[in-house]
Amino acid sequence: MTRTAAAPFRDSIDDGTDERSRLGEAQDTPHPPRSQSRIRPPAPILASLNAGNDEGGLSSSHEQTLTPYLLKLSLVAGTSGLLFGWDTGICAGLLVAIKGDLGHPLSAGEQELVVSATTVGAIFGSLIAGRASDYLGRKRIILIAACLFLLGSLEQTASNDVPQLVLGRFIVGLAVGQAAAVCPMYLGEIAPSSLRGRIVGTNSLLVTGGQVIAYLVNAILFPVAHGWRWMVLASAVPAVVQLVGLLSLDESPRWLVAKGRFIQARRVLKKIYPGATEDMVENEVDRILENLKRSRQDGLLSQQVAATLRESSQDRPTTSVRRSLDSDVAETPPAHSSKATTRSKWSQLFSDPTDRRALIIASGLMFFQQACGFNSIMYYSSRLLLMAGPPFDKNPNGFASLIAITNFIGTVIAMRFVDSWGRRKLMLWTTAAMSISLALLAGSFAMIGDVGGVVDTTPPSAPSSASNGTIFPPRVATTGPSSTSSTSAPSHFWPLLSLFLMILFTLSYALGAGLIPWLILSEIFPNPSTRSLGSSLATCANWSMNLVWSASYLSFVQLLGGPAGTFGVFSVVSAMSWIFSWWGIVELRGVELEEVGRRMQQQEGGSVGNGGGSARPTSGRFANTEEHDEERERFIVSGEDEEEDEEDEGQRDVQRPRGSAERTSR
Ligand SMILES: O[C@H]1[C@H](O)[C@@H](O)[C@H](O)[C@@H](O)[C@H]1O
Repeated sequence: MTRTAAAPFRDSIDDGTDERSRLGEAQDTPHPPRSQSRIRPPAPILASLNAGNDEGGLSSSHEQTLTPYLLKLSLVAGTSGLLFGWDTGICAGLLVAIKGDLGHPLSAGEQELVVSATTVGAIFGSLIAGRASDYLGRKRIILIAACLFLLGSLEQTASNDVPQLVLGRFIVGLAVGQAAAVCPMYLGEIAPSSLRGRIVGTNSLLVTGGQVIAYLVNAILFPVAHGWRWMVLASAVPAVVQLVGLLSLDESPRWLVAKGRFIQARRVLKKIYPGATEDMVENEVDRILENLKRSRQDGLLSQQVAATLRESSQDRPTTSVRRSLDSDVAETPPAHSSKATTRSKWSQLFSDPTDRRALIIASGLMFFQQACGFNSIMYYSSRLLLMAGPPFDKNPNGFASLIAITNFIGTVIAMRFVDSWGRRKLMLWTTAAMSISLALLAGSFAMIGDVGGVVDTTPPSAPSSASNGTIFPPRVATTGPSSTSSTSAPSHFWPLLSLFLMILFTLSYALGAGLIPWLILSEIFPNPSTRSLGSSLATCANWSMNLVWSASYLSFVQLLGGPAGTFGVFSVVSAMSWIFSWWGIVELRGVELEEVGRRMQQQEGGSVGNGGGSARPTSGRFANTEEHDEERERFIVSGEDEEEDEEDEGQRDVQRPRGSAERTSR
């Protein structure tokens, strides 16, 4: 019987064992030195392997540059990020531009409804996206999100009353939530590990770019009669562009492997790594499978992966492969498979220590990304500058757009450093800078004096009051130390310092907290089966916290008697975020997704050796190595490509991992 790379599925709960098993060596063979314990790639590749990352996969063993193909995938998928930024950024301008077009000027409550409809939609969208992307694939969810962006845009443009507008905003929110949960995950799954920061960062770059465009569109269209309809209609353009681009978007190879679509997976991997040999691509598929298989050994996940494979092969239940797979998943009752799968995932995510830790870190970072109050500054920057008074009273929107532009530029810089400095270092330095700049901002606003004691909820009427929601009266005189009399010309020093500090805060945020949580979300979940659910829940934490501030920021300002107090609170929250990041962030720069579990366990100081899920000692039906090998063979021979098995019938590689098969035989 041929032994097709059976060894990688051996239990490996101590350091290095899986490398040894990658060579197909017997478990009782003395452990070879680490440098010998892996497949020998060709010499040039070996050089880069030895020079760099020690994880041994295609990504780490292959010199990788950002090819036009990778750029295309990043841009097409990242257009969802652009739409996310555009649609959240447009809201501020929308509210002040609508005036009486929907029958009457919007009340404060209606404005809040319009703002929160998107956020509530995003919460639902992110929750749906996780599970749906496992079943339908990452690409289809991005496609559905693009359709929803388009639909939401048209619905808003055509709306004649508040409920219709709220419905349009809700539809857009569904799309934003789906895109936010799935795009970073998709980009993380296609990215070679050494480029992951930059590739996932493209999404954040386009989010912030979308916000800049939205601010510009707001400013340009504000004077135009019914310009708000053009504002929302304009976002249909990138949605249509993305729909066209999606025709050429390839699915995530990791998802394809999980579905048993090996032929397609190989094809995509070959495009991602154009210089890789056939064997290297085979080995990569092998590694992805190995990780899936390891998840499977953790018990509950086994049913999930098996159920996923069974579903993907139901269309063509013809071959011996199918029968083999069926017998493999007989333990999962068909009638309850879907529910059982969902339960399994939840249970896995919360009970497996590594998964649980990943969830806490990803959700915590997402929570703090919003809790630090950045979006309050982003959405209300015009208002805040108006409150600061001269020289901003003439054109607060112009100055406020500096915030969006700084956010964008900061993200560009962060993308440059995130793969070389690493996530942890960048996050810790920038979060400290956020906390300090916010504390100084609190002081600066306190010096400006009593500017925001009154929160006026009158609908805005002047172009200068563009923001989403309540307006504050502009400061015409100060009672702070910079002024001696309430009628004297107010000093420009403190307002200008406040703007400078707001920009400094924004830059610090964009260099770390704006980008890194999304990046960590894409890479930290070690088990492929729970990655999408974890991603969904963490994104939901982001939008939930976003909702809390967007619904209560103005009341909060009122409660604390002006913005100074709120910045003080944000400074403390940022300090807490620093502590959380220091505790939680595992440095995953250059680490392949298949090795994330092991890296997290290393960091915890626990037993090491499981690249995928937890490092539990294997027991029960998978304890026996021979059984592993057979399990793996069944898994491997199920590798039909549903869409292409006829066309590729002749060349189907039933003993899938060719390179591995050559290496080992029994
Ligand atoms: O990462 C993004 C980005 O920082 C945006 O500027 C912000 O508005 C979003 O809330 C955040 O998730």
